[in-house]
Amino acid sequence: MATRLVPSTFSAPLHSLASRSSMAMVGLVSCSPKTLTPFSLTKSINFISLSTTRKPLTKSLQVRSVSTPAEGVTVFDDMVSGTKRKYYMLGGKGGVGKTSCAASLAVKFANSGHPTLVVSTDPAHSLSDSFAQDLTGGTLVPVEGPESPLFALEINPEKAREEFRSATQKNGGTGVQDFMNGMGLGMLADQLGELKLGELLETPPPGLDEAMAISKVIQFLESQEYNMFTRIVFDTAPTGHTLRLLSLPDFLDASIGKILKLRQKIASATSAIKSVFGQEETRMDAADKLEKLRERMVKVRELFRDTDSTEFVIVTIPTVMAVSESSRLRASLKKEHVPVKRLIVNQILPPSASDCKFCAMKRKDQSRALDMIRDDTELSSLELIQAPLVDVEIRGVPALKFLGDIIWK
Ligand SMILES: Nc1ncnc2c1ncn2[C@@H]1O[C@H](COP(=O)(O)OP(=O)(O)OP(=O)(O)O)[C@@H](O)[C@H]1O
Repeated sequence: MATRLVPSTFSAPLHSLASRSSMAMVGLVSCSPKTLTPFSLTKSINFISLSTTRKPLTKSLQVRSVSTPAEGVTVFDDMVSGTKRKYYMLGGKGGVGKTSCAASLAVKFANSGHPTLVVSTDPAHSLSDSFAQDLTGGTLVPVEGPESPLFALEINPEKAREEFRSATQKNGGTGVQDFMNGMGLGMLADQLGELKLGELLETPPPGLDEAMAISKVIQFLESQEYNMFTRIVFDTAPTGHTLRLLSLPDFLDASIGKILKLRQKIASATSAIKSVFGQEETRMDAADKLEKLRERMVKVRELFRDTDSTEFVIVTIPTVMAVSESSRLRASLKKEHVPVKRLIVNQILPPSASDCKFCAMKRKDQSRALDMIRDDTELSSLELIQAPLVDVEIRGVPALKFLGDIIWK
């Protein structure tokens, strides 16, 4: 059952040895013409260190990062240093491994001493599946296992949508129009009508759910109760949602902003009427709510753009389609001034001395996609993080720790 965060819940229990030992079965895919064999954990780690210290076996593993961290500073050193709060947004095409990468990063931060919160704003949550723990309920739930506190939060986008509806219903729906017609303010009603608010309310702008979810997280993280969290990892919704989320404040400025401009006129007119008839005026509350909503959306965009505290990490897989989409994502993020430094290429086939036909084909495809990254104007400047395809589903803290130790080095 979901547990609400209180300071006393912060001593998350460590794993039992039994659950740690289950890591031994997690391994990289080993391809031989006959079988796909799970490696032992020791063998997997050997592979990882080999792949960084020896000449890679295949071209697919030769992709170099064009921009590398300063001498002696690893990718993770850079991410883990400092106690000032940092936000990491992981995003990319659906199904590429955003959740697995986000969850493994959160585990790694927590194991490195950072009280960490991992948040899913993807309407199709899979954090619970990834941690193999029930994290539903919209509250902070302690994740069992890591050495420092790790909490997870799956935000219900439906609730955010409802909040938007209730904030706008009174202000922009037919209620306002009737109200203003009744008050002889037909002209203002017409202006509101032009804004097509009915449509806006029926189909809230794409990206709104996620923006609301993120803004809620920002809101409660500002409170003293939660200020011990020094790393916040967001598992965001697939690419399209994220891009729409970033353009949302402009959209809201254009539509809701106009309503708010009318607010003053309506306020003065209605207060005059109120003074005559003594009517209770509640509609301005809705305008206040709208203004707050807009402020929150702007805050979300500011957070995404803050180079000091935020980094957007693009996750992709080595396929032409995923790389093309990642390139477009990077271009859009650049346009929105969202800082991106790293690109994770997930599910790379590990080297093998003897590929089966299927794997040989796959490897060729992956190699082509990796070449594409190297030649892509948007992606080639990013620091490249390669994550191998492993042969079991990554579920639970021990498996996430294993994956995190491979990816975040
Ligand atoms: N490196 C990997 N090796 C093997 N399997 C992986 C790897 N990374 C992710 N997977 C698996 O791929 C599937 C999708 O991963 P995940 O849920 O992390 O992707 P996602 O991008 O968050 O998906 P969605 O867009 O649907 O939220 C899961 O079954 C996960 O275990």
